[in-house]
Amino acid sequence: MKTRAAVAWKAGAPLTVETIEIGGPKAGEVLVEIMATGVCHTDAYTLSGADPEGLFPAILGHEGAGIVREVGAGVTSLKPGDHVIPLYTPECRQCKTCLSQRSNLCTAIRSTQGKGVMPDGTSRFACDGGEVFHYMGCSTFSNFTVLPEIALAKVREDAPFDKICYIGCGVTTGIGAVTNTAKVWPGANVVVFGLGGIGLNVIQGARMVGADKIIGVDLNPAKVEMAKKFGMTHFVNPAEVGHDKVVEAIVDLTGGGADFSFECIGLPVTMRQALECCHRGWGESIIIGVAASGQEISTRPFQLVTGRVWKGTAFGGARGRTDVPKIVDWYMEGKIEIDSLITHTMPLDEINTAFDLMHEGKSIRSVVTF
Ligand SMILES: NC(=O)c1ccc[n+]([C@@H]2O[C@H](COP(=O)([O-])OP(=O)(O)OC[C@H]3O[C@@H](n4cnc5c(N)ncnc54)[C@H](O)[C@@H]3O)[C@@H](O)[C@H]2O)c1
Ligand SMILES: [Zn+2]
Ligand SMILES: [Zn+2]
Repeated sequence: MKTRAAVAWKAGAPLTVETIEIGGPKAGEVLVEIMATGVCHTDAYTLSGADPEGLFPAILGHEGAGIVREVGAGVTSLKPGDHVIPLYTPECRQCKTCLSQRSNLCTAIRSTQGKGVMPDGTSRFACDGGEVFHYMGCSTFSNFTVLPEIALAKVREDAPFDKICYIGCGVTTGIGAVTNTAKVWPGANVVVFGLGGIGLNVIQGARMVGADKIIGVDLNPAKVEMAKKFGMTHFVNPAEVGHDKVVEAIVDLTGGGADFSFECIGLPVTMRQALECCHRGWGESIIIGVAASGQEISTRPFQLVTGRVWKGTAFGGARGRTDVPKIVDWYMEGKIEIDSLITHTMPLDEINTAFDLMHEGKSIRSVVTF
């Protein structure tokens, strides 16, 4: 069948909306009609050409929500009409990692996903007779897409697609880092470096679990108002206190150091500050930000010897099929907020505007609706 999709033909060029050819779902696969998709930094990173694993031409997008339209042979957990969120981190419940219950980094389809193809080694997309790659196993910038059954979370049907698509990456990454990776306890002091879309979700996750002080760190004072609305109690601007005094300022504010810190920027220098502002003996720092390819982090080993812990998290440590439906429930029950984070909504034809707004720092999240 044919569908409309925004195609990334080459690095650095705008996407173009094309009518493409999409193959039906093979065994274990599901055809999904995407109703809405967010545009995330990772899409922009790959499109820029800086991602060493980026493949072209490809259909980008990994933050979607939609409806199952057809299932392939052997699919048992989903049926046409089910509402779903695609998962770039699948959950097979059978691989060593899934069975360990210690990590969400399911390995079932990792190698083919990284090569831009389905688990059988082929793509379902073609345009002008040539093969087009899948992206992060999702390709939500297409009105119809094909995913493995294990890469779809079934969610409740009363949840609005143009809001819950954000749970497919940003919301879960931020909130999951708090609830799954750090397991922040009530009364903890939390520091959040970077008050963008990810940092704001860390903040509301920290508020949800009952954190005491929630300290935000950002160079842009325009971020303060929104961060306070989401639960930030204190703000540190490195440009005001001095970049070499950030750690000291936080140690003072927390009476000795943070119980938890979250780096949501992607810079080695702030990753180091985030570790070193943690409380001696137990403070844990969680890296969420993705640093540019080839960069390295450093600190004095004494920081770890004296009990600080350095960790990282992908997709908020969430096991997608199990945890994503719960986060949709939290949204529908009013425990977390999404609506005000979606600052722009546009049709597929205007998808390049979403990238412009992101680069200009004018959006928190843009959502494309089909
Ligand atoms: N680990 C994961 O699973 C995962 C998933 C999604 C995104 N990410 C990463 O999370 C990071 C944040 O994403 P986002 O969408 O929130 O980005 P964003 O650009 O919206 O926010 C970044 C914020 O950091 C601030 N900032 C920049 N440099 C700073 C500095 N030196 N000191 C203090 N503040 C500074 C900016 O003003 C901005 O408010 C990115 O690196 C992204 O790639 C990780
Ligand atoms: Zn993302
Ligand atoms: Zn698995």
